[in-house]
Amino acid sequence: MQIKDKSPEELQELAQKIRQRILEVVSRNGGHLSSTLGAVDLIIGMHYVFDAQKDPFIFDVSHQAYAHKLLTDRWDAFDTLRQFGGISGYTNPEESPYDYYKAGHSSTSISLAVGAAKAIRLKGEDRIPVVMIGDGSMSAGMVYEALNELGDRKYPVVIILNDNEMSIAKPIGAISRYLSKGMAGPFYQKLKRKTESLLEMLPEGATYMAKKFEESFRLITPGMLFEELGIEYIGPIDGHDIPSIIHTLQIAKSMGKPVIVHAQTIKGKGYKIAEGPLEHWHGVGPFDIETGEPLKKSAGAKSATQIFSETLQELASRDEKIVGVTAAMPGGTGLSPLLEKYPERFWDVGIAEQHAVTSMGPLAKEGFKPFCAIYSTFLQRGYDQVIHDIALMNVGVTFAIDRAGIVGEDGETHQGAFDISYLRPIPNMTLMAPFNERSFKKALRFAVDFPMPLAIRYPRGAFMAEDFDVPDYETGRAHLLREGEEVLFVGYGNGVGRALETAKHLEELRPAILDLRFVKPLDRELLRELARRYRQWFVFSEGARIGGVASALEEFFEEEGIEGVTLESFEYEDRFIPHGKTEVVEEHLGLRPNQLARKVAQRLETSSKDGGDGRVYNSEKKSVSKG
Ligand SMILES: Cc1ncc(C[n+]2csc(CCOP(=O)(O)OP(=O)(O)O)c2C)c(N)n1
Ligand SMILES: CC(=O)[C@@H](O)[C@H](O)COP(=O)(O)O
Ligand SMILES: [Mg+2]
Repeated sequence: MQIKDKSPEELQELAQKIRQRILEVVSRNGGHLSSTLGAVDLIIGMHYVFDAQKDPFIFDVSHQAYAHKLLTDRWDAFDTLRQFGGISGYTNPEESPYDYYKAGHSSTSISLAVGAAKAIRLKGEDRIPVVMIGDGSMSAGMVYEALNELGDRKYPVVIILNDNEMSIAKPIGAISRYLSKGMAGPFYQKLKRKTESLLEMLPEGATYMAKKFEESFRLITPGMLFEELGIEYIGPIDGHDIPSIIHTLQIAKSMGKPVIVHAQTIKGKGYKIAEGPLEHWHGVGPFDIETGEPLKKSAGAKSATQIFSETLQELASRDEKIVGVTAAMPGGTGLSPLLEKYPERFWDVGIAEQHAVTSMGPLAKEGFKPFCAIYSTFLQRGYDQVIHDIALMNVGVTFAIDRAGIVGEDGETHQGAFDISYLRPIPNMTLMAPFNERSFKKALRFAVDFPMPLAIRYPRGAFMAEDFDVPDYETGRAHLLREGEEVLFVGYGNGVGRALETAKHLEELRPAILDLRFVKPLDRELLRELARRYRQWFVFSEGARIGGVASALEEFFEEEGIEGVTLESFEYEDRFIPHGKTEVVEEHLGLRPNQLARKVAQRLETSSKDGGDGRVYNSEKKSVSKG
């Protein structure tokens, strides 16, 4: 959409229309609401001053970039936001050439801009990267790695710091406090303008004074941090005053050096119900625009997160050695009530997964029992810290890995696909996974006194399996849920529920069902016995096939010299998993129970024809007959 020729009034109207479009679609599809509404005016300013056809537009996390999508040929397609096969909730160059880079994890934008600036310089092109990064995303160390180089190399980059004084929840830490210094408010602005106009009237000789005065102002604005790093700072400006945004971005662009434009915005701007520091409106499901009420009442089984939250609260009330940390996801991980109740034992460290992981190590060393609550996908950001600061020291930190498996509409940057594969190779790590409410509670109780690094993974939303009791956990011990004939279903975590559901579609075939419980260490004794009794194994686990549960079992067969057991894995193939409702994505991957039942039947038919055990399984009739 060409907007450079629009008047300020027309740009105001456009902002209104964009907000209405966002509200219309997000109220129907769900998505990120308050971040996107708050960024509309700044994004209009970006498109007015820069050229998205040549300048790299880089959004940090990019959850706030809906207005950018609406301004770049996706107005109609926006109806398909976050739906399977529709447009993503994040930037994606495969979706549009106006999206410079994929994102979804925070704090990568300035590094991307530095890289782009290097390429532009090497190619001698007239292009300038423009970044939007939120105040919450400024808490991650990666930002300072990038600023450190940028301030030194002085590449022309314009960074818009979209400061709405919110992360998902209230931002924590010195950086956010620094950015929202009191003097950066309207009072300071007025005083600064008055002083500048006064100084302009002074005689030539007074310029030295003016300079000093101007510098002293910088001491009381958030600009100093950046200025000291060699990055020009402009602001704070009103991030909803489009003419002022345009004027400031034009100045920043003309400076030909790295510049941070600090814009103060209101999260949720334009939709009164969502305006302000309201965590709920960061990411929402479908809702009634008039009332703001969710359209889908969250009925049904408790989510795994709720089980985690309630159980840890109960455990923490009885054991003051239990401590915990979240990296800016207090609500999503269920730690919010613990942060409130035990502020001296539970911490939100901001978007700082590396720091969250490492800082728990000394607590374990000092005799505490730390729980690091973190999404599978975000733990990737603290991977070396798991190895270097937790496993190598062999200290008893428990990683409560939420969102393990397919997460749905957040798509390829957020799927919890890799934690089994990336944690299993690490020495001293123990990996376990519950599959329903009671097993999860028992797993957490087991974790409290487990003295070494431990990873417990669990899915987004409710477990697939119903709730029933299981034996207490013992390290490395699996549990055979039911005996069967010929075929063994090996379930791990939520995969146990999937195995149980799949078995229901195979009436006459009564597979044995194993709850593996630990993928490291394996229950070698029981697995040896099962390999003697069951020659066809099917693996149900919600993670990548490579390095996952089937890989672990194949390694086990190899080490034990076990032959003649066929193993089929229903884990994820070697590709990124797209966005969409979880059930729809699973259907696309052929992982719904009815689909898996067909695959089992086909496999058995094939193997019986190949001189298997003489029985023929008819997948249509779902019957077994003697060959
Ligand atoms: C590495 C990483 N950790 C956590 C998240 C989850 N997350 C997504 S947006 C967000 C808050 C971002 O706050 P801010 O940058 O201020 O953007 P705003 O939504 O306020 O515009 C968080 C914590 C993430 N995307 N990436
Ligand atoms: C943008 C981002 O990374 C978070 O808002 C994420 O979308 C939260 O995911 P959940 O909705 O699973 O908590
Ligand atoms: Mg923010």
